Amino acid sequence: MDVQNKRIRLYGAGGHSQVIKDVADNIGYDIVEVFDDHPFNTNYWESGTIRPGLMINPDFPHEGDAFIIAIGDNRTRALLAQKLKSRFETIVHPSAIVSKEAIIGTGTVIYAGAVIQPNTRIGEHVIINTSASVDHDNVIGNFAHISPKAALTGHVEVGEGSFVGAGAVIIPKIKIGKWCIIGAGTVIIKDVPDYAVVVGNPGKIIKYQKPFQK
Ligand SMILES: CC(=O)SCCNC(=O)CCNC(=O)[C@H](O)C(C)(C)COP(=O)(O)OP(=O)(O)OC[C@H]1O[C@@H](n2cnc3c(N)ncnc32)[C@H](O)[C@@H]1OP(=O)(O)O
Repeated sequence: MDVQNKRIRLYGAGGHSQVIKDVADNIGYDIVEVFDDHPFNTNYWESGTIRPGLMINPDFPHEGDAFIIAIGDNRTRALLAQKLKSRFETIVHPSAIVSKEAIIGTGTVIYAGAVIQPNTRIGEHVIINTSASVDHDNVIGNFAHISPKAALTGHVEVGEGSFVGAGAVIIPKIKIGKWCIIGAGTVIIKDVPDYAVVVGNPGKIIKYQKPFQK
């Protein structure tokens, strides 16, 4: 009997979609369709293969194979997750190490070399990027993005939609609020309020983001 690859669709045809394609190729998934709201403006897929997204297509096919929202921007991913009346898939690169005691939400992607330790809960439509380390007892909110080589130690919480930059370090038991930005290489040693943008070692707030409008 032929074993069929699992079929998924991507929403988003930019650079982030290439990394998702790579994970999909590695775990035997076929990307059967790629949608984008700027279908003619892509460097990453053959011209003519991108289908129009739901913002520009009233007949957008919500039903069908499960989607992954392949868009790096957390706010855009969150808005699309509200609008897409579709099923979502979760994908994990085979080189990632994910504890059996961790919970991973739907729509989330875990890239090469990432490590997720026990009793950690990762929300929906989260990006755990290349070689990020998310240690035990973490809680990562929906639509967050943990960038390459970020190190989240034990009992860290990251709120909905927050972005943790490349190589940032978060010491144990820290709570990062929602829709925050933690700069690349930042070292967080105290709790971060909602919407704060924090950089440096030790991390200092330099400004605040606008609240997220649903
Ligand atoms: C595979 C992938 O690509 S995944 C994506 C990974 N991407 C990242 O990790 C990017 C992380 N982004 C950053 O670190 C950005 O610098 C941000 C978001 C924190 C700030 O960006 P902006 O809002 O444009 O701030 P801006 O560049 O104007 O800097 C403001 C001030 O903060 C300082 N600053 C900015 N980023 C950092 C940082 N990471 N560490 C220390 N200081 C910083 C700047 O030097 C500047 O200081 P000054 O006012 O004294 O001159």
